[in-house]
This record gives sequence, C-alpha cells and structure tokens, in this order.
Amino acid sequence: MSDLLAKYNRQGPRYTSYPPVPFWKNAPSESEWINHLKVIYNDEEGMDLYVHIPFCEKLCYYCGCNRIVTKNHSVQDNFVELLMTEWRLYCTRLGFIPKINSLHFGGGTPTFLTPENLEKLIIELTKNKKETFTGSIEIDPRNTTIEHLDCFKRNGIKRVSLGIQDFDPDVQKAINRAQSFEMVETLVNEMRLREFESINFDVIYGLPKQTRATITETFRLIRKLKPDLIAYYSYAHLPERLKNQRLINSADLPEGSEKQALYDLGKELLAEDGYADVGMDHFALPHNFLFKAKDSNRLHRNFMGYVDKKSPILLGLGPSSISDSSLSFAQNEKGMNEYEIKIKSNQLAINHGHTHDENDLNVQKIILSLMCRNESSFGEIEQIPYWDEVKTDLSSMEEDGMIKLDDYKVIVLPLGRKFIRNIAMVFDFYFREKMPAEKFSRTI
Ligand SMILES: C=Cc1c2[nH]c(c1C)Cc1[nH]c(c(CCC(=O)O)c1C)Cc1[nH]c(c(C)c1CCC(=O)O)Cc1[nH]c(c(C)c1C=C)C2
Ligand SMILES: C[C@H]1O[C@@H](n2cnc3c(N)ncnc32)[C@H](O)[C@@H]1O
Ligand code: MET
Ligand code: SF4
Repeated sequence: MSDLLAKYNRQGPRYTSYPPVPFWKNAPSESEWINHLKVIYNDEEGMDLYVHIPFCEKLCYYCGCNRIVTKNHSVQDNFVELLMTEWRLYCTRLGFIPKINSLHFGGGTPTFLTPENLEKLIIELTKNKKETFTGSIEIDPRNTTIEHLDCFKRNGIKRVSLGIQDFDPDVQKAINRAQSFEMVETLVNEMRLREFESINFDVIYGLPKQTRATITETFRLIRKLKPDLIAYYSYAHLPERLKNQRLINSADLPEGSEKQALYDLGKELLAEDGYADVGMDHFALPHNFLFKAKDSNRLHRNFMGYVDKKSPILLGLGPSSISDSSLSFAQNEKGMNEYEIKIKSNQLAINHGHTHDENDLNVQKIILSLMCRNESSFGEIEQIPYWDEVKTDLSSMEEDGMIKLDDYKVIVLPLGRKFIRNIAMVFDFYFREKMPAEKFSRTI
C-alpha cells in the first residue's frame, strides 16, 4: 500500500466538475449563456439554486473558500439587495420565473446574515417552487442563533451542515478557530428539537497539530452528537495560491504517511460508529438521504459535492458562484467590487466559463459515474480521447489491484477507492495535455 501511495499521491482535481475550472475554454457570451439556459430549461424538471454568502467574522487559516473577513455586519443589507437584483436580472432575461427544486446557501458564512435577511432572500428566490422543494445551508456554529434555526424550519431549509473541522484546543489555536464542544452540543440539541432532515458535520484531517490522539478524541466527541452525515476532508494545503494558509506553521502539518494514518484512523472510527462510505470524503448513517441515494443508484455530484437529486440547470448567485446549464459552465466574478459593479449596471456577473464539446460530455459522464458509483461503462471506445494511453494507464492500475477492467467497463475495487481521483484523472484529457502548476491539491 505505501508503494501505491507514493506512486499515486500527486496533484489532481477533486472533480466537482468536468472539465475542472483551470481547463475551461470557449466561455459562452452573455447571450449564449442565456440561450443555453433557455434551451435546457423546462418547467417539469425545474432548476437548482446556489447562493454564495462570502462574509466571515474571523479568518480560519486553513480556509480554501472564497470569503471576505469582516466584523461589520452592516454590509449585508446592500449585499442581499444585489443578490435579489441578480435573480431578477435572470428572470427578466429568461422571460419567466423558473421553478425551483432546491436552494443551497454556501460560503463564506451564510449565518453571517440575520435570519430576517435570509428569510427575505429565500422568499424572493422561491416564489415559484416545487412542492418537493428542499433547502440546505452551511452554518457556522459560532454565530448560529435559535432565531436562525426557526427561520430555516419555517422556510423549508431541511438540511444543515456545520463547520466543525476539529475539537482539539491546540489544533483550534493553530487554525485560528476556537469552538467548544459544549457550544456545538447545545446547537445540535436545538436542531434535534426542530427535526431537521439531515445534520452534517464537516471535519478535516491533515490540519496542523493533529495527531492520532486528537483525531480519536474529536471523533469521540462527534459520536456523542451522532450527525447524520460526516464530510471527512483531506486538508488541501496550497500556500502559494492561498495567502491565508501561510499563517500555518508547516512544521506543524502531519504529512505523507502520518496524514494517511489520520485518514485511515478516521475511516475506521466512522465505520465502528455505523457510518458508510457514500462517495469521496462523505460518510452517512443508513437512514440518511445520501446513503439511500447511494443505495438505490441515485447519487449525483455537482459543484457543492454529492447530492441525491440534480436538475438539468444549477444557477449560482453571488460572487464566485458557478452555474451549470448542462451545455456549459459559467462562473461569476470572484471579487465583491467586480460583482457589485456588474449587477448595479444591470449586467449578469459571469466572467468566465466553458462550453462543452462532445468529448467533454463523454468524459464528464465517465468521471461522474466513477465518483458516484465506483464504476463506469464506456459505450464507444472511439469516443474516448487518447484511448491507447488511457488503456495503458488502466492496465497498470489493474495490475496494482485498484480496478477490474472489462473491455467496456471499469470497476473500482476496494483498494482503488482512495485513489478515485487518480482513476478519474486517467480519462481527463485536459490534464493529460497540460497539467497546470500549483492549481490542484494532492489526490490522497
Ligand atoms: C465552502 C467552500 C468550498 C469548498 N469547495 C467548494 C466551495 C464552494 C467548491 C469547489 N471546490 C473546488 C471548486 C472548483 C471546481 C473545479 O475545479 O472543478 C469548487 C467550485 C476545487 C477546490 N477546492 C479546494 C481546492 C484547493 C480546489 C481546487 C483544486 C482541486 O480541485 O483540488 C480546497 C477546498 N475547498 C473546500 C474544500 C472542501 C476543499 C478541499 C477539500 C471548500
Ligand atoms: C465547506 C468546508 O470545506 C472545508 N474546507 C475549507 N477549506 C479547506 C481546505 N483548504 N482543505 C480541506 N477542506 C477545506 C471545511 O471543512 C469547510 O467546512
Ligand atoms: N463558514 C462556515 C464554517 O466554517 C461554513 C463552512 S466553510 C464554507 O463553519
Ligand atoms: S472555513 Fe468557513 S468560517 Fe472559516 S474562513 Fe472559511 S468560510 Fe469562513
């Protein structure tokens, strides 16, 4: 196993999209983008919304998200207006009010907004919603109030995800994120009273000062609260690109086999507690919606990670949000100023994107299937770019015991699970052509 780790632990995409953002080309123009949405949209299938709230009160040193750190909460009223203007712009350009299947608030920190502002947004964005509408939100336990929880409950936000990361005081100090177990426990108890459909904890391994002992203790505390879902992420350390990560002392980082041991330990503890592996980084109790989706072959993946339902269109609002029209991707301006200038001058905020060709769509299907089902059929081999090279790489992975190969099918074996990003990379012809420097985190 350590040989395989050495061989395959290299930089690579996490495949929340194919092609990954650094490889995008042929961005749709604004009118092409609207046209793609119009061609794909239909009332029966509706669409999904993602809303990015970039503000955070305090900087976590490890953070890899697009965020603005400020203690000044008065920025929110103007920002909520911008989001509503962006939404109305879309409705005007499309000529109809889309039917909404789901709405996800991500960040930054959605709970930076007051419950009143969140409610105002939800009501505006879901005027035309499906009966089966499901909302979800990423919350920061440090600033989530009872009033927030009541607001979620009233407005169909049934799935909540808490940023936990780690409970050890020394680790918390090294990442600049103090958050006591008691505070989280109180919040989770209040959530249980309100019977949310799913409570997720985000946990990271590979953080500074983490050891086998601290991870064991963190999971002992997590066990007391029994979240329905746990995301156990590998810390992506890219200090060249993410300035805030330079505040982490690299001597404190568990690396290589040490980091791997933290993953293996976490996985073992999760299994002992009854959590099943539902996809890359995600573990669920059997009653949870992601477990059921995995079990009945309905697991999907989008920019936010794994989901149980996926509409043909995902529309992203707010700075840095990514949209998917099925024909193309588009990403909004990342900077708040650039975003605000465009919205205030009645332009869409998109600033780059990618229009899919036939090869993109074929490989997209293969990679999605690998990430969601641990197997993929190819259909026509002629449709796979660089097939000869792909075949050679797959044969080598088969020899390493990671996959089983039929002429028209790859099946990921248990040993290959943790190398899923490497297996997906075999089909990624952009990566084959040109690997960008320092863009991606390590695969293991
Ligand atoms: C809440 C913060 C977010 C995290 N991930 C995302 C958000 C909104 C979603 C996301 N992550 C990446 C992309 C780009 C899409 C793509 O390239 O296909 C999006 C939309 C990729 C990414 N995430 C991290 C890095 C370093 C990268 C780029 C390269 C790569 O694909 O490896 C770091 C990171 N950020 C978050 C997580 C969970 C994470 C790594 C585990 C939070
Ligand atoms: C949305 C979730 O993304 C995770 N997250 C944020 N930044 C990183 C990073 N650099 N590496 C791994 N996970 C990260 C946190 O767990 C957060 O809660
Ligand atoms: N900002 C929140 C937190 O860290 C949500 C997850 S990170 C985007 O707790
Ligand atoms: S991890 Fe969450 S709270 Fe911390 S800086 Fe990033 S987005 Fe903000």
